[in-house]
Amino acid sequence: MSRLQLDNINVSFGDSHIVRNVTLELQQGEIGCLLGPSGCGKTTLLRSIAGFQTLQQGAIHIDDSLVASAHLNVAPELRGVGMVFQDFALFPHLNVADNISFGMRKATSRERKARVEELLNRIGLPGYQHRFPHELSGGQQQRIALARALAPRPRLLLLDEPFSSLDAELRERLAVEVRELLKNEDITALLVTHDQQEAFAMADKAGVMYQGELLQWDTPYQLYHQPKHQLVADFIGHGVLLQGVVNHDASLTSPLGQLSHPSLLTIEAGTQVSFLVRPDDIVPDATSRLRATIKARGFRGAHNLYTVELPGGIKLLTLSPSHEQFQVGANIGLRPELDHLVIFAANLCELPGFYDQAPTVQPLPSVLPKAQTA
Ligand SMILES: Nc1ncnc2c1ncn2[C@@H]1O[C@H](COP(=O)(O)OP(=O)(O)OP(=O)(O)O)[C@@H](O)[C@H]1O
Repeated sequence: MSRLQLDNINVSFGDSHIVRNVTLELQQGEIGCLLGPSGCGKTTLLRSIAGFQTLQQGAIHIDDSLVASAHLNVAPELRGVGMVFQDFALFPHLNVADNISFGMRKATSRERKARVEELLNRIGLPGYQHRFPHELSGGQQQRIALARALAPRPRLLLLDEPFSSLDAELRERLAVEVRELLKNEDITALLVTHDQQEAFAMADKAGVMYQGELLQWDTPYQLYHQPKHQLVADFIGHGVLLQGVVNHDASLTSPLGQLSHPSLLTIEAGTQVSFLVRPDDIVPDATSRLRATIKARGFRGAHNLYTVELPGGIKLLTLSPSHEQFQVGANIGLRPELDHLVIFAANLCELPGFYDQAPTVQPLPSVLPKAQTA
């Protein structure tokens, strides 16, 4: 239970620079999630926090103690860090109680018994003390593995894709349960996952790594709505980046029409930009002059996620309540409803996003459907 602080850390294997200048912070009791494509350095970062990987540069503090730098590498067992891995193998020959209390080396048998009982209650498996791992389901085994990591009350818990061997439904449920458990125990935790839904369900802070760099470290809400980098916008959610050109009059000419926002005056006219459009930024509207053809439909329970194509061949995604059905091939009206304008320079560089007020949208004559323009 404590604060985690990484300052500008760098990890290399020979000539390969795997983790580059990563800085992040977790306050006491916060849960952080690292997302990113395979091979971007997430596990290496976690291993360096645990003490299994030395740093070439930078510093790691847990609470106020320096545990790693280019000149220091405090042994893993002295860092007070618990870990849960994807292959969370429980000891098959030990029962649940002995598995959970395995790391409580200094505790008396009475303390172990009480802690095992407390944790089994917390993870919803009271009375399971004498079961053996082979008598448990995958989800139950994963809960026990988590209880085992929590039993010695680590200062910090690291979880590396802990749910990836479980099916999607169980994963989602466990993510919520585990968040509750970590919050009840007031544990600071850092989780690596491939699954954005899992990250959003669990995290107070989340970040996207790409080729060893942490592109953004923020709340899940900000990562989704206010990405600071095109790659984050691309990686998180079902965003589409549309191209536009900035005009003199604080507007942007785009495939959705003319987008106006006062802050566009700060960008030179003629600048080519990309701007982010999420599925919930585009609403089906029969009366709209912006027309599109439905190309695909994905059922998402309460919603359908439609892939739609604008007259110029540009594809977008739009969400619609699942009781409102459109057939593939249908021509529908779309109304842009952007809450803010997230824009990037066309060469991948960041530009300031304009989050303070929604842009207004004026459909262009060119987006009028043929039937109406004729
Ligand atoms: N001990 C090592 N020696 C040399 N290279 C390594 C070592 N460990 C990892 N790497 C390399 O570092 C890079 C990052 O690996 P890492 O496991 O940190 O990625 P990851 O983001 O966790 O990937 P995944 O999501 O697939 O688990 C990979 O290219 C990997 O091959």
